[in-house]
Amino acid sequence: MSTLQKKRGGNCMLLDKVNCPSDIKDFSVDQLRVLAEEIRQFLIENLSITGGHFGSNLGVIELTLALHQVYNSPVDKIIWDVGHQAYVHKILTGRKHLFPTLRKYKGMSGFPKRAESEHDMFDVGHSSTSISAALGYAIARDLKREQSKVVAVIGDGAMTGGMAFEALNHAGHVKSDMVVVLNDNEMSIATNVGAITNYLTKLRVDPHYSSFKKDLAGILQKIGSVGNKTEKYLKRLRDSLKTLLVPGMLFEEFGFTYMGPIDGHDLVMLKKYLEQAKNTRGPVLLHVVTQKGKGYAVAADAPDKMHSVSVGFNEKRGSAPKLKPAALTYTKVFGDTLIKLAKQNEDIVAITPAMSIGSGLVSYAEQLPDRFFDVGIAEQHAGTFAAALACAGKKPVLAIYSTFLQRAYDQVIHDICIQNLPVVIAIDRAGLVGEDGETHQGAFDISFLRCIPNITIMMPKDENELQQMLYTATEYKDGPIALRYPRGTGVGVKMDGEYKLIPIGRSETVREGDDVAILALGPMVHVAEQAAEMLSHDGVNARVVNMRFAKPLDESLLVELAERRIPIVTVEEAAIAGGLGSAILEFYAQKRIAGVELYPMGLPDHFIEHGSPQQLLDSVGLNAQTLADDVKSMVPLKQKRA
Ligand SMILES: Cc1ncc(C[n+]2csc(CCOP(=O)(O)OP(=O)(O)O)c2C)c(N)n1
Ligand SMILES: CC(=O)[C@@H](O)[C@H](O)COP(=O)(O)O
Ligand SMILES: [Mg+2]
Repeated sequence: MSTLQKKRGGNCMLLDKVNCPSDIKDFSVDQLRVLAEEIRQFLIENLSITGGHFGSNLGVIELTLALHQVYNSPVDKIIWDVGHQAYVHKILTGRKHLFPTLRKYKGMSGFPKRAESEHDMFDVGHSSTSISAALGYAIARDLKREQSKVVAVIGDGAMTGGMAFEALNHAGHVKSDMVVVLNDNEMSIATNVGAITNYLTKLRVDPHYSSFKKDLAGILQKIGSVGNKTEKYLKRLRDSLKTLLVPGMLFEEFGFTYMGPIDGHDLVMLKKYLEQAKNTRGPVLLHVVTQKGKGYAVAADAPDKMHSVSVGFNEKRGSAPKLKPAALTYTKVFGDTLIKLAKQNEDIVAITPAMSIGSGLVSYAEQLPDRFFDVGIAEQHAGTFAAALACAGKKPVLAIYSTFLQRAYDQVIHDICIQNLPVVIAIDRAGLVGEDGETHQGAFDISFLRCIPNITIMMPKDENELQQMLYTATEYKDGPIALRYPRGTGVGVKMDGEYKLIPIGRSETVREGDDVAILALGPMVHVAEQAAEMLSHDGVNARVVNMRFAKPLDESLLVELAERRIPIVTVEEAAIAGGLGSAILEFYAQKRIAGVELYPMGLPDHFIEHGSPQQLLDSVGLNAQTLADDVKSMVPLKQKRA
């Protein structure tokens, strides 16, 4: 029995009766309010067991209920931006029984997935796609002469992304019927930043805007209804008055009808305005104000910390129990090292596209605010901004998750690499991130960066090597340098007290052996060492090499291995296509070095779902046992040759 049921003396809950959107169609507002509280309790209880995105979901309960009452999903299309706030939508669309499996291996995704439900209209995980997706649906509907409605729900954080404005620009031009619900909770993951945010704040809090709006509505109406020869002039006057005084004018100028701001927890208002928006011709932007973490004091007071919660967070404690971590996280080592380096080198500037917390830059921002830039969810801008800082003699460190760097690909090529600028790209969450699943795995960065001229790519085997590589990167002046490191904790090694330069393109042999060479990148070095130990019990002497660099390669090592005919296994937590293994194969092919036995191990050619990182690594065979088995299967080949 749930806590809420217990509170109600075991009475049946409304939520028990809700299995699809039609189940709430006839609910009164009072019933919806009760249901909202039941859903709140459901989320708190379930997420304390599974973890997941928390504050945003608590904030959209009323909005989601109203959307599903007003719209007729799946005929009408409800499209979520980022999708981390779609849990309530999942509850209402037949998936509440799947919550114990949320973000678990083979369980329910934390994001909308078309394969999961007919109510999920667009797969998502990255920000600022919803308006483009909604417009695509709207135009397709028009072309097919269908009658459905389309609504995008986008947060104020996601609204800082350039793609959202590209889509507004297009939607306002083509004027297809669609509604954009702007869910403004004044938060991205951290506090939202930028001029758009300031503008939304003005719309929310400036009393002039609201009172002018009321007075003006009548005047503009009258002007609009005047006929004949003065009409043209008065219309112009009306438009300039509107420009000065009408709230949401920015969106109006984009060709949208602006409505709001309204209280996004008031079900009466929500239903009224959603109905109105739904029945208005052309694109409408409905500005809804919500509170992230609504109804759960700890999350409402610290929305940044409770954006997502870990397994074991608890209603009474409010957060997960603090277990003493086995080791420092790579992110923490990055952030702490960057502070030390920036204090020694005043050219260093840190940039984050809206991920200050996740990238470990909170303390840096507090200590060096003038040399810290949160640019909003704007990876493309972040890339070009970094390039220009480097042009002007600064040492930009662009801290970015592997998956979000995908957004800035052209900027990396066109603005950073062609100009060979000494930008440090600090790629966090490289490799499998786990529970966020396929949209967030850091699988592709080596493949998509390695083909770009001028760039250097390295990955440390542990947290100590990370600090040395970051030092090396900030000292490096010959061009762009990417430093990739994984999510989570390091291996718990002792940290050196002083910085040492890592020679560019040079590997490190961590275990000698001549039967086979395991060339590993990043923390896979430790997996390789474990495999080598297993192999030693079978009489196989495996050499283990910490490659350190995916580009440039340690060519002298590769030539030596080829000359001595030592079979090679490469192992990396990155897409096998285009990764380190591919690079080494290309090297041998280009140098016309034949006869090298090489078996590459990495992430296979499919998108990798959600689950714990270890489950996922096991599922793709990136563990010591599989590595040892694969290596063993190569040794007889060597013996045959001899
Ligand atoms: C392209 C991209 N960059 C960064 C992120 C990481 N991210 C996920 S949610 C989020 C904040 C979104 O804020 P908002 O849209 O206001 O939603 P809220 O969490 O406030 O409900 C960020 C930065 C992302 N998902 N996609
Ligand atoms: C939805 C989203 O993109 C972020 O909230 C992401 O889940 C954060 O991931 P980390 O927990 O790895 O910082
Ligand atoms: Mg927000």
